[in-house]
Amino acid sequence: ACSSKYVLSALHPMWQGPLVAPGGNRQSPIDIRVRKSVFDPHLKPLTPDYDPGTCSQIWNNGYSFLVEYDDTTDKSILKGGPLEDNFRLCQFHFHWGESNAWGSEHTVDRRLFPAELHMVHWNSNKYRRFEEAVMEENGLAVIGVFLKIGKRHEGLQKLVDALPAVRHKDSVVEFTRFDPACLLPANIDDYWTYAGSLTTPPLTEAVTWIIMKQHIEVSHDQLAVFRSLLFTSAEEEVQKSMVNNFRVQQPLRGRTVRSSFT
Ligand SMILES: CC#CCNS(=O)(=O)c1cc(S(N)(=O)=O)ccc1C(=O)O
Ligand SMILES: [Zn+2]
Repeated sequence: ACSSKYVLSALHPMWQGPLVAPGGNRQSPIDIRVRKSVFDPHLKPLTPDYDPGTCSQIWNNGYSFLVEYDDTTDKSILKGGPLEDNFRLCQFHFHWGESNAWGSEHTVDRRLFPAELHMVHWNSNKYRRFEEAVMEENGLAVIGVFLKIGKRHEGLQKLVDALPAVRHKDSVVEFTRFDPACLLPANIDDYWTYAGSLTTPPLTEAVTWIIMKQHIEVSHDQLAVFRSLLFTSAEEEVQKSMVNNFRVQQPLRGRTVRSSFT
């Protein structure tokens, strides 16, 4: 798994503040200005190929909950799109607000969504393990999918039902046979892509971001369960609801956002 070894203490909600990597000129998240994005006809369709058998656990790391995948083989991989290499799925997680009015990290022409899914992959052609890739320029590829409030997401419910077991920071529960492909929108051919960074410490500028144009829908009640999670561990006297775990938007610094569609 990719991040289970990190107790990123800097992940306290304070990191939403002015934390910018020193000299960072490709930081994430950003606002995607649709009319400023450049259609790139050479962008290929994205070809994710995930094996639900590699799903291993859910972990509350004190800032989100991570669904972690065994990334010791190339069983769950992402290829195509803007990617030249093979990228291995290591985890997915979400960012959300305390209200449905905000919660996403990226925005589209300043439009906020109630939540955003991130599927984190690392370059297994160039690096031997996640820890190496996370420090390298083309080390990671993260798929971003916006969530909107609407009909209940049947595939998500299995995950929602497991969340009470990881209510507190540092809690882990076994979680198997979850197919992350069920969280992708019907159309994955239309996306924006740009060079960015992790949105949590260490904020390394290692990420090729692939943001889906089409959102997925989840019910109000499903998202309410995300908000029942806690930033704090069981021992702490004051419990803090896990909400608003998104980073503030970062300057584009002259970067181009490419689109796979016109
Ligand atoms: C060293 C190191 C590291 C980062 N790990 S991560 O890439 O899984 C990750 C990525 C992101 S994001 N929002 O940049 O995709 C958020 C959170 C995490 C995490 O560990 O919890
Ligand atoms: Zn994220």
